Amino acid sequence: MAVIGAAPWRFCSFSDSKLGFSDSLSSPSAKFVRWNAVRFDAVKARSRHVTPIKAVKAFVSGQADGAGGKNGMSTNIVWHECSVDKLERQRLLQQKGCVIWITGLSGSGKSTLACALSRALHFRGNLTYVLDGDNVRHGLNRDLSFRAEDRAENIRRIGEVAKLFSDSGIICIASLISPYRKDRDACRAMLSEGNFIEVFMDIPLEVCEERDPKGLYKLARAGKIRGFTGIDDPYEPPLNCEVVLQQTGGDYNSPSDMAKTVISYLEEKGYLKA
Ligand SMILES: Nc1ncnc2c1ncn2[C@@H]1O[C@H](COP(=O)(O)OS(=O)(=O)O)[C@@H](OP(=O)(O)O)[C@H]1O
Ligand SMILES: Nc1ncnc2c1ncn2[C@@H]1O[C@H](COP(=O)(O)OP(=O)(O)O)[C@@H](O)[C@H]1O
Repeated sequence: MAVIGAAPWRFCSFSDSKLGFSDSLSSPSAKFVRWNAVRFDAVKARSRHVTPIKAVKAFVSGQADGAGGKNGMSTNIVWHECSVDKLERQRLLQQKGCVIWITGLSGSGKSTLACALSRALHFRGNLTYVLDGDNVRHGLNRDLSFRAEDRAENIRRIGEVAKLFSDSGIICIASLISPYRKDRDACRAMLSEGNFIEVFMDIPLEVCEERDPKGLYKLARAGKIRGFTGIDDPYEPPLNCEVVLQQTGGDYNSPSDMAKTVISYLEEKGYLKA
């Protein structure tokens, strides 16, 4: 215990567990060490103009100061808090940063909706940024294939980038097939409650295949593309998402009407004001 007074945060080893503590720190004395570390972070935070409650949150999420900080394969990393925070950025932009995650089959209209939404929000004076699966695979994710593990990594990386955009106060629109529920749910879990808005393009496979703007379904049916979503690879529809968009015929389902539906949701939930 004597060492606690010296510099307790140095003795906290982080693990990948939800709370960020290793099993060896679960005894009563270890809990004391942990709590003191939180207090020390709060004291140190005050001197850096970071609110103590943020320091506690940072500690609990494994982002606190301290040698031994570990995140995946990155060791000895130290979270640096900046005095300009999300709330201030949101006030500047007069909106709330969030992630609108558009999921659905190839050809379901994800990219079209993403752009229509971005255009309509831009017109209203809201700052947005679109992360399109196809586009991100041209750069950041060019090393990833369409195997399940690579799709998961594609979605994880885009989720992390979207989280940064959201933290910047921007309304980030991510449009990806993201066929696996657990991968989408993992992105949802990265963000705070309510900041992940999942939009499901509930368009039947036959309609998507009929559209086939890139001729990919034809190639997949001919066996020239293997593991194509909806043909010989799975798509798991959301069970409980925020918005479902369907094609029931008529003008009502135009991309701009779909964008209006999403904007109504954002308005109702207060995202379009600071
Ligand atoms: N095997 C296979 N399955 C599905 N889609 C394929 C495949 N191979 C290439 N493409 C093209 O890649 C686009 C989907 O990329 P995503 O990053 O959105 O996919 S995923 O979320 O990782 O599943 C997708 O774009 P969209 O049509 O806009 O959905 C296709 O153009
Ligand atoms: N709401 C809609 N109604 C009718 N056609 C649409 C709609 N949205 C998109 N499309 C058309 O469907 C095709 C696929 O759209 P796209 O946005 O590229 O889908 P995805 O990004 O899901 O692959 C395109 O030819 C597009 O013009």
